[in-house]
Amino acid sequence: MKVGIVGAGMVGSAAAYALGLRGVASEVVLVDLDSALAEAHALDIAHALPFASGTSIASGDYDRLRNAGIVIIAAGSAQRPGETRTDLLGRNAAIFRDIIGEIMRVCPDVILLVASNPVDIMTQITQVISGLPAGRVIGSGTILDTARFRSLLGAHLHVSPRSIHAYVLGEHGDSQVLAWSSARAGAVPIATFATQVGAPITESVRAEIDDRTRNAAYTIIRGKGSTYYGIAAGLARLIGAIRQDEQAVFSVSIVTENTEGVQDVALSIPRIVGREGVTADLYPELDAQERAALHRSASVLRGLFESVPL
Ligand SMILES: NC(=O)C1=CN([C@@H]2O[C@H](COP(=O)(O)OP(=O)(O)OC[C@H]3O[C@@H](n4cnc5c(N)ncnc54)[C@H](O)[C@@H]3O)[C@@H](O)[C@H]2O)C=CC1
Ligand SMILES: CC(=O)C(=O)O
Repeated sequence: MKVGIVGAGMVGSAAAYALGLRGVASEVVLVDLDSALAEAHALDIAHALPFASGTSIASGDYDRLRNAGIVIIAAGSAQRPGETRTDLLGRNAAIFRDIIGEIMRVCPDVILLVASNPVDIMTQITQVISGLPAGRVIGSGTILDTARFRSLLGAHLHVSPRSIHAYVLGEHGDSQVLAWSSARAGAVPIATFATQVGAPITESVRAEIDDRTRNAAYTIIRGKGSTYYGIAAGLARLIGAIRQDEQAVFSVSIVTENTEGVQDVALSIPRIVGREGVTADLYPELDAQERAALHRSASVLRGLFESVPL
């Protein structure tokens, strides 16, 4: 499958590299306003591919995206230290109309994977402008936050994060909701598992894991300017699931009819992903506090979406 990437900065180029290492695309095409940057990344990554897979990589204009099955959108501004994701909304919304128009011109049946922040609002904007069904416009949403949550739980419990089934819901941003009450390690509720392995989840452990999940991006941006390896690996994993029609579960963001009483808002809950994009939504069991927090998160996102002139 041919995969296009619009925006060949840190996220776009790292995603191309991850796709090449995993070998989940037959061809990757990078498109960027800065064509010299896209060309340089394509050349550099091309030199890694003989060590990894049969994927080929190129750069070019939008016409080079023709027949792509999936296009990642990672174009636009990233947070500077001290900025929130929602501070990017005005800047990134302004460039999306042109980008989406160009993509739809050459690949009208594509699946779009949106990574640019604030990713939930950018996903909803993309769905409206493209006119594609909601299940084919997928925001990376909280896949990264879910990975961070699992990684921290795994470290505390001394168990592989891959054996942890725990999700972050709602906004990929400050109002996200860590779904503690439905978290499991293996088939065992997380609190029971923690007691069994002698690593109880006390209030302070829980507060620390929440804080380090919610604020991970700020910590990384303070240290090195931007985050990209985590989301790149997540995007490559999602594309693998689409390509193989895995029907695998990811906490991705699509426009959702009703979330805790809030209508038509893009946010993350666990969803089934395969060849046609998102085909089903799953609703984890939540306690009253988590449901209220998800309602708040959905309301924040709905309010932000309504502030964008479309
Ligand atoms: N969803 C997630 O979990 C994550 C999302 N991000 C977001 O991804 C986005 C990209 O971040 P970085 O790659 O670090 O930024 P970057 O600044 O390195 O790259 C952005 C690229 O977009 C290009 N661009 C800007 N306007 C364009 C247009 N109209 N058409 C084509 N290309 C255009 C720029 O030339 C630049 O190369 C940001 O919005 C960032 O916040 C970053 C990390 C994780
Ligand atoms: C930048 C960003 O959205 C993240 O690393 O979560």
